Amino acid sequence: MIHIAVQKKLTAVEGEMLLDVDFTLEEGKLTTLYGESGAGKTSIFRIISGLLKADKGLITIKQKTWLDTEQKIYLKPQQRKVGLVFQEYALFPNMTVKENLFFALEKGQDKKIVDELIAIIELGNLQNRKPQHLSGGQKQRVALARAMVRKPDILLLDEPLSALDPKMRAKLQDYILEVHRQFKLTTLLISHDIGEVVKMSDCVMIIENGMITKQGNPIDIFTNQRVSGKFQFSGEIVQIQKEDVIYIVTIIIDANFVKVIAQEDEIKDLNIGDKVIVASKAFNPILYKI
Ligand SMILES: Nc1ncnc2c1ncn2[C@@H]1O[C@H](COP(=O)(O)OP(=O)(O)OP(=O)(O)O)[C@@H](O)[C@H]1O
Repeated sequence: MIHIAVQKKLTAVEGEMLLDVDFTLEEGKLTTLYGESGAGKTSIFRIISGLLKADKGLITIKQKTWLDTEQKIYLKPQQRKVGLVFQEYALFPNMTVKENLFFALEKGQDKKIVDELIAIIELGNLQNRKPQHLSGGQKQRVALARAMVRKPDILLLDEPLSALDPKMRAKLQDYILEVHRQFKLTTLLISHDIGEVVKMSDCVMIIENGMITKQGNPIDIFTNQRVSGKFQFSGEIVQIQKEDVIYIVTIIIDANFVKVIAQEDEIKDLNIGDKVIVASKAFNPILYKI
């Protein structure tokens, strides 16, 4: 069991904000932190990895105490078995893929993990290339492999896929899930994409202004109570167009665009970039094999 209970005063745009979270993570599960920009998600990651000091708190990971401000226990970042992947790739540019992975090994650690990871994450053909000769998705696969080299007690993924196109993103999601399952990892993911959250997570925690306001199964959390559609998808509004007296709202769902007709009162709270659920309860959807 992983228990994280931390408090930290942060300076948000509107003034001081207290980050105050207390949650447990079940080992072997993938949990997502979902919330608006500035809600405190990255700060939680930085506190867990020891890059930011909490004002007060307790972090216990697999019976080990990483932080206990009352007992004055504070493990240094390098003493914490944490794997971190950020949106930006942060690979060493002068090293090949394999050298980047070797560099992440602990002193005296068995090197065979590097070959295992190269096989699982299918980096065999790329292992002798330097990062400048890799695509964004390939770099992110290397970053994922590198985060895994020390077999972390917790894997922290901070929007690792948000710079990638939808197709590449879907592929990388599969790699992450594969690694997460094969290594029986406890993974904490930050994502702004409801589709990604639903596909990837066992549990989602909604964070608002430094506090966790909801947590549970992603489908339950994101299913709007007012909707009881026979089918529903989550997407993001990319366009709202007025046509005579109605509006055409264009929503992107994964890589597909869906146009929905809406009345003026329905769109008054909707803006481009909003995450929405597209649902229907009027008819039974038909499946075509493709
Ligand atoms: N070391 C710090 N000291 C004080 N305030 C900080 C510190 N680091 C970040 N903040 C502030 O805390 C707030 C939360 O930042 P954080 O990066 O955790 O948000 P986030 O939810 O990850 O946002 P995003 O989705 O944009 O990455 C921001 O307003 C930020 O300016």
